[in-house]
Formats: sequence, C-alpha cells, structure tokens
Amino acid sequence: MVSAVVSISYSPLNVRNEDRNSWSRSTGCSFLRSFRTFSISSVDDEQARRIRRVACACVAPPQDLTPAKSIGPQRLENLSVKELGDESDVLIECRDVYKSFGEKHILRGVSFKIRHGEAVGIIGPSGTGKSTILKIMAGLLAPDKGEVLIRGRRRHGLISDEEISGLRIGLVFQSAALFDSLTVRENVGFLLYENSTMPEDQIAELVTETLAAVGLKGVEDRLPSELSGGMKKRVALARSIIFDTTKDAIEPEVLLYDEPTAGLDPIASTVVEDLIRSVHMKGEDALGKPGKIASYVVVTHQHSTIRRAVDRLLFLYEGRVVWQGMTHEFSSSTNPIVQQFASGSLDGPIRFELKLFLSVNEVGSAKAYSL
Ligand SMILES: Nc1ncnc2c1ncn2[C@@H]1O[C@H](COP(=O)(O)OP(=O)(O)OP(=O)(O)O)[C@@H](O)[C@H]1O
Repeated sequence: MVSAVVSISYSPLNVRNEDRNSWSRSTGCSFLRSFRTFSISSVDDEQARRIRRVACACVAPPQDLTPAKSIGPQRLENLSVKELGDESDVLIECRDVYKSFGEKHILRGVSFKIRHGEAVGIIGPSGTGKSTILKIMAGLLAPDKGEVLIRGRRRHGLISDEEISGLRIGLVFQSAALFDSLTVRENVGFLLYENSTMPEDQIAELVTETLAAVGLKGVEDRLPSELSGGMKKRVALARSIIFDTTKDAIEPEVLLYDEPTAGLDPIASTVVEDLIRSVHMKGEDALGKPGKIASYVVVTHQHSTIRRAVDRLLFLYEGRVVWQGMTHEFSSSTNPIVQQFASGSLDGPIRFELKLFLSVNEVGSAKAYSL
C-alpha cells in the first residue's frame, strides 16, 4: 500500500526537503538515498517506517530475527559451560560478511563479535570498509553474503521499526547529521516526537536532561548552524542516547560511532572521547548517573580516540579483520600491517597509491606513477 506521506511530512517537526537531501548525502544512508529518488507519495508504508527509523538518530531495533543455526538446541547441548557463556554475552556478531559496490569488493569475509560491556574500536586504512561494516551492523546496509546476528539471532534484510525485543542499535554519523532546519531540541527529541506517545512537554524535559548528560545546557532553541563542530557531535550523541522512558522494558543499547572526533581539535576530541566513555554502562554521565549504553563500537583514525575511548581493537584491511587485540597491545604488535599503520610509515605491506602527474616536458608524456 502506498502511503501519502512519510513521517517527515506528517511529523510535528517540519524538516525541509533540502535538509533531507543533505542528510542523505552526509550519511550515505541507502534508505535516504532511495528515498530521494521517490516522490513523497510513492513511498510505501514499509519504506516510510524505515526512513523514519533511520532519520530518528538511527536507533533501530533488529527485525526479522530467526534463530541462528549455530546456536540452535542441538549445538547448545554440545557446548561446554564456558562456550555457552561466551555465546550468551555476544550482542552483535558479523559472520563472514561480504559487501561490494559495483566492481569494488570492499568487505571480503569480515567476522567478529561484540560482547556485552565492550568498548571496541575499528581501525584500518582509508576506504577499507570501516563505515560500511558499521552501516551493516546498524541494519542500514544489507551484506551481499554472510550473516549479522543480533543476540544470536540472524537478521534478515534491513531495519524497520517492528518491535522485536532484543537490542537497540544506534549509529552516530561522522557528520553529526543534524537537520539544519530543526532546533537542537527538535533534533534530539526527533525519535520521540515521531514515534512515541509522550506529551511534548515531557519530551522537552527529557531532551534537556539528555543534553545535560552530554554536558550541554541552554542550547535547546539554537539551530545547528549556531553550534561548533564539537557541540554538534555532542547533540548527535544526545540524540542517540535518548529513549522513550514510558516504555516498560528498556533494551540494552549498542552505539556505533563513525569517526566521532574527525575534524575536532585535540581538546574537543578529548571531550567527545570522555563523553563516549561516560554514556557507557561502565561510565558516569555529566549528571553523575551511570551510562546506559551496553557496548559501543568506534570507527576512528585518531590515536587519541584509540587510546582514550576503546579497550579492544579490530584492524580491517583489504576486506578482512587482519588483527584484533587489546588497545595496549596495538603499539607493541609484531604484525607488520599493524606496525606500519601505528607508525604511519610509508614502508610496509599496506599498499597505497600516490599518483604523481608529471608534466609533458619532464617525461615526454603525462604518466601516472605509483609510489
Ligand atoms: N553506497 C556506496 N556506493 C558506492 N561505493 C561506496 C558506497 N559506500 C562506500 N563505498 C565505497 O566503499 C569503500 C569503503 O568505504 P568506507 O566509507 O566504508 O571506508 P572507510 O574505511 O570507512 O574509509 P575512511 O576511513 O576513509 O572513512 C570506498 O571506496 C567507498 O567509496
């Protein structure tokens, strides 16, 4: 059935078209990309639900969950207590995930597990598929092959807002991805204004409290254009951790951060890194309350973020996890790929291409050289 409008149109919040388009561009979100190509009236209910979910700070419950073969009853019987314990605390598992874009084979058999309570970093050279794997974990992109298991249950396809208990997964985009035409209050409360039955004044109160938890006060009525880069990232973080307090059961939440400190100065980076720690269940937010995030994953290039915000690292290279270990093991690793990446050396197994275009005068004809 074709729905006349998506949430954005009947929403109490009035998001401009150009805002939606720039949101889609900055997040690279496939739903929004496909959404751009639809006229509003050609978006069906299912797409409308997905778009609403993605737009709402990308907090998405998993859908279409069926038990994975590997932890079916037969296997459970054969598992030792230790193995069983090992499986039971796994929140997200990527199993042999492949993803290509046209001829570009980006992920070529990525496997890893994210356990309850973990703070994991994903690092690796540019273009190696770090953001892609985050989007696959969040349910915004579907793998071509392989499986994503959420608490041991296989997720089919992409997210929707079907209520299936399990795990809330939030994605904090690198660009902050705020709607420019909405105030900070509307951006942070977007999910609740759109999807909850909470009265507006209660949402406003919760927004203020959540902003305070990320160290922001009195900015509710500002527009994103009136904020610094670091403040925008904090608003995006607030948008990701806010949830409907009227719901009975609050599911644990995993937050996925895509380069949360990119473009920030060292001090602003430290603020964001500490904030990431503070909203984790092992941390304490700016109001002194324990954080609510069960586990998180951070894609980053920043050494400070690796050191300060995560405990365990996955190193992605040429479409696979080539190394994993604790953060303190990173700099002493003997893996040549890790050593080269850690030192920033040009010599080593990591291939890169720097093309120098020399003038016709210098070489007779213009040539590209790979260094
Ligand atoms: N939707 C898409 N369509 C086509 N190509 C894509 C798409 N998304 C990502 N890519 C390509 O896939 C590759 C991996 O992109 P991705 O953003 O996942 O890498 P990354 O490791 O996060 O890079 P960086 O560290 O530079 O941010 C890049 O070559 C990118 O251009």
